[in-house]
Amino acid sequence: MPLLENCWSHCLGELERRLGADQFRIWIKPLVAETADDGLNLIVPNQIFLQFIRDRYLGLIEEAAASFGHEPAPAIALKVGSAPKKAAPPASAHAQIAPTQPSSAPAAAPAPLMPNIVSSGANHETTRLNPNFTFESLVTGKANQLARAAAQQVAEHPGVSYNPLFVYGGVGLGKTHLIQAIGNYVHQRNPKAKIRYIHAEKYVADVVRAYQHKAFDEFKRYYHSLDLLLIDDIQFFVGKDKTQEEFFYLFNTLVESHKQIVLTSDRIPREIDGLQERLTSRFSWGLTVAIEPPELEMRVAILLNKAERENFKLDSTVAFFIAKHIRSNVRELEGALKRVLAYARFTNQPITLEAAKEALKDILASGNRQISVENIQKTVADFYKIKIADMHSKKRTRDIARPRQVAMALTKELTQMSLPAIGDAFGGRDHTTVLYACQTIEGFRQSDAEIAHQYGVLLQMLRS
Ligand SMILES: Nc1ncnc2c1ncn2[C@@H]1O[C@H](COP(=O)(O)OP(=O)(O)OP(=O)(O)O)[C@@H](O)[C@H]1O
Repeated sequence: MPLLENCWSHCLGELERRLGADQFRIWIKPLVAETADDGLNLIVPNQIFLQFIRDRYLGLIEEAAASFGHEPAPAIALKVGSAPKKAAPPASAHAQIAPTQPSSAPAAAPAPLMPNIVSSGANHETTRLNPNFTFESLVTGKANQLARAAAQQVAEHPGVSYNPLFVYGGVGLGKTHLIQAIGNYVHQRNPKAKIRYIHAEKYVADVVRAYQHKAFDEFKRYYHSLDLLLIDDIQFFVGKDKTQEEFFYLFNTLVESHKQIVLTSDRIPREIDGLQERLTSRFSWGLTVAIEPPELEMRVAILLNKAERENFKLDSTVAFFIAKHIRSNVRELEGALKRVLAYARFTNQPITLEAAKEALKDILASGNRQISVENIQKTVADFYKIKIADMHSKKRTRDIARPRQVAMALTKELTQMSLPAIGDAFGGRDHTTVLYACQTIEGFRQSDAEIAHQYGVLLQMLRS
């Protein structure tokens, strides 16, 4: 099939478009394609990589190859091997020669940005954006792609597209990173823009101080003159009526004059009990987007990316190992990687799987505790405010049946229990009922943002 020489280049284009830059770079670029009699052989660096590509990406690769338009559709075979040296084969022998290890590409250095100092008047401390929190250093995957796309849009057209942009998600999932990336981007494009990043508690403190010093004019002059206001963890406004009132005026002024506001919280606005209705309704004027806990391939991509940035070559087997065991959030993932790197430096050892196991043994010991079905039932019942007994009952109203299905799906995902055993634990149900529940919830996770988010939150709660 001589025409297949161009097939891999075609596939690469398709896959990059469908997977996004980060997943493409980590998983697809390292593949080396060779033309075979009936299609392509894709050479992967090791067995784990092979298994992963087969499980997660082979279907997509086959689709991309089929869309090349060759009849019959090219067959795709995966093989472990080392890539031929670049100079050796003539270019036509390989549709694409890519680096063999994902970590071998030099790290794209984060764009060094000047810390953005906002001139703020005597009573308002200056705020620094973390120059490392950029779009370039933010790994994108299913868990955050919508939030990232919205943030990028806002950064390119502040005050125009979505105002406010409201980002919500659990602890350590990258909310601060994302909104500071907006700040850094706007600053880079327009160094004169008045940008303030602030934690909600600091804003509360500013209001209190203005109140105490009868300095509201100055407070207003400063905040109302901003071009971009980024406030983290807005749930801290709860119970602070004066703050909420001031923020209401500020919000109206900024939005009316097309100045951008970006807010974060650990939940969606209407779930923040104690936030005034006029604020929650205004927050929905713009766009509300979630950041979910990262899935396995995104966790691996984050690890490889962070290691690259520290100029460490992290073997993909080790990255997999860490990502499989540290599942709660990105901050913990970073912490685990730091431990492994420090251990390697300290003992002067290369980062092998053994070294990683040794470096993380404390964390792994605490994380390996079994998650019980009782624990899952209790957590889910609390979350949906139903009785634990409803997990076993025969009630079939949706407000009971749906949480019960969620709990069954979580039990399937988080324990080693068989379907019949899960059925028994949920009031003696048949294993087909459990299977149906798992499939239903999986379907909702693809199609219903709210259930997908709730499931993600529950996973995080149960694993932490
Ligand atoms: N997608 C990602 N790619 C790369 N790094 C990430 C990503 N998500 C999070 N991080 C890193 O994880 C760490 C925690 O992220 P961050 O502080 O933004 O989380 P957060 O959601 O604001 O947490 P909290 O709710 O505790 O304030 C940061 O160092 C951040 O750079």
